[in-house]
Amino acid sequence: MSDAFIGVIDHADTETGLTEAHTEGTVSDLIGAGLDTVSTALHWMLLLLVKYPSIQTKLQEQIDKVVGRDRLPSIEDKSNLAYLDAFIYETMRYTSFVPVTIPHSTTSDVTIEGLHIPKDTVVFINQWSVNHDPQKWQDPHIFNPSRFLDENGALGKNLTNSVMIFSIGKRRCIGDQIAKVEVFLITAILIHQLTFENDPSQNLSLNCYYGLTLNQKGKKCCQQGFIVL
Ligand code: HEM
Repeated sequence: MSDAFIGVIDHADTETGLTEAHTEGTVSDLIGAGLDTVSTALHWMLLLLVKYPSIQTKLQEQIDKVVGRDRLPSIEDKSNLAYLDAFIYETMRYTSFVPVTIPHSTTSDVTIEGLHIPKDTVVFINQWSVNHDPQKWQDPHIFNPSRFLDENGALGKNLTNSVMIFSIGKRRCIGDQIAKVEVFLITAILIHQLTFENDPSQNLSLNCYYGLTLNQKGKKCCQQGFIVL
């Protein structure tokens, strides 16, 4: 990504082109916003694979059927791996690992559905609450990837669009498409190549601590005898 930006600077022929200072800021914004979020997503995926071994087995069987053992999964496999997509959406919904969005401030008085919010009020969205609303989600506190699949095993777009993890509105995450590709590919390759188990020396818990993202403290799991987390 840095190389692409440097290429744009090198070939900029007007004074309004990208400057070095812009580039530095943009790249650090993208890395800052895209690193902790994606790695936290992957941590939760692995933890839930360990917690639900039957789901892990089902995912491995489906990936083997679609991809086989002679190559690695690629993004072209996505349309044939609805259950993996469902697992990823359910992990985002169930964990809501970015529980509230970045705070913003109102620039004028505003009324939304009868609720008056004065100018200069700090507002942010409680994504966790949206993702656990019992009026929208059946048994919201149960981890169930199949909730996203219809009777033919296809992904229900209406429900996947209801998962809120990238915020909403003008300032919603600009990296959501890259993030979805990254998470899909890395998760698919890990599941294709490895089986994850709990480290027998510790109890498996989903407890976490709060920051911008919800993280697990010092979790370890085993893959064929190697500690990987
Ligand atoms: C699963 C991964 C990710 C999640 C859950 C996530 C979530 C979010 C959330 C909740 C916001 C705050 C939106 C708001 O202010 O209301 C945000 C902002 C942002 N995200 Fe992401 N993000 C992810 C990955 C990425 C990636 C990979 C990139 C870049 C390549 C990125 C770039 C940004 C940027 C630049 C902003 C600030 C947008 C603005 O202020 O207008 N994010 N993200």
